[in-house]
Amino acid sequence: MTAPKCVLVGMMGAGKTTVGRLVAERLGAPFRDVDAEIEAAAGKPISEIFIDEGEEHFRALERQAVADALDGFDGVVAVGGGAILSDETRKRLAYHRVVYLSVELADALKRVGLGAGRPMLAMNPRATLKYLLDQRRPLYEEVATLVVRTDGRAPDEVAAEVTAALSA
Ligand SMILES: Nc1ncnc2c1ncn2[C@@H]1O[C@H](COP(=O)(O)OP(=O)(O)O)[C@@H](O)[C@H]1O
Ligand SMILES: O=C(O)C1=C[C@@H](OP(=O)(O)O)[C@@H](O)[C@H](O)C1
Ligand SMILES: [Mg+2]
Repeated sequence: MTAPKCVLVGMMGAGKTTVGRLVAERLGAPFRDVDAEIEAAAGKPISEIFIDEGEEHFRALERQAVADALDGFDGVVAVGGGAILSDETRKRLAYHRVVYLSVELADALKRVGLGAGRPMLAMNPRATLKYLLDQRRPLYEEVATLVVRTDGRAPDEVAAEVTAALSA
């Protein structure tokens, strides 16, 4: 059965989109970013989906988009930071190789700045990111088959570690 080489999970700013693309390049495999697919299907950015239809609607689109991305695809998949909030998605991920890119508050904040394009951080990015990190950390750990720390490390270095672990 065809399955993704790996699925990247972790907080906003962990580098899932950036590192996922690099891992795919290193493996010579295709890459899918679930957020990009949701935006392409909706014909608008995620921030507009939040404004027009709300977070709950976005989460429903995300559940379906993750299921679609995992089905019959043999490349690298990056999901959005909140995808693991869904019980259904966590159950689905239990059948896959899941890499948790961990990041602590300081580096995540440096990377996302004021949260442009990330509606979850539209107000008070520092407090929100801290709250979400505390809330989600156990869920990332629950679905992970591998944890790779990203604090103070360049994307290429993180991608090299992920690729080496996948090939081991
Ligand atoms: N390891 C890293 N070190 C420094 N900056 C990074 C790192 N990984 C990603 N970035 C930068 O942080 C921002 C968010 O990265 P992104 O890949 O979109 O994260 P995610 O998809 O996990 O939210 C981007 O500007 C990216 O270039
Ligand atoms: O953590 C979240 O709830 C979200 C993370 C975003 O993806 P990234 O983690 O790739 O930034 C995106 O799916 C949306 O803005 C919501
Ligand atoms: Mg991303």
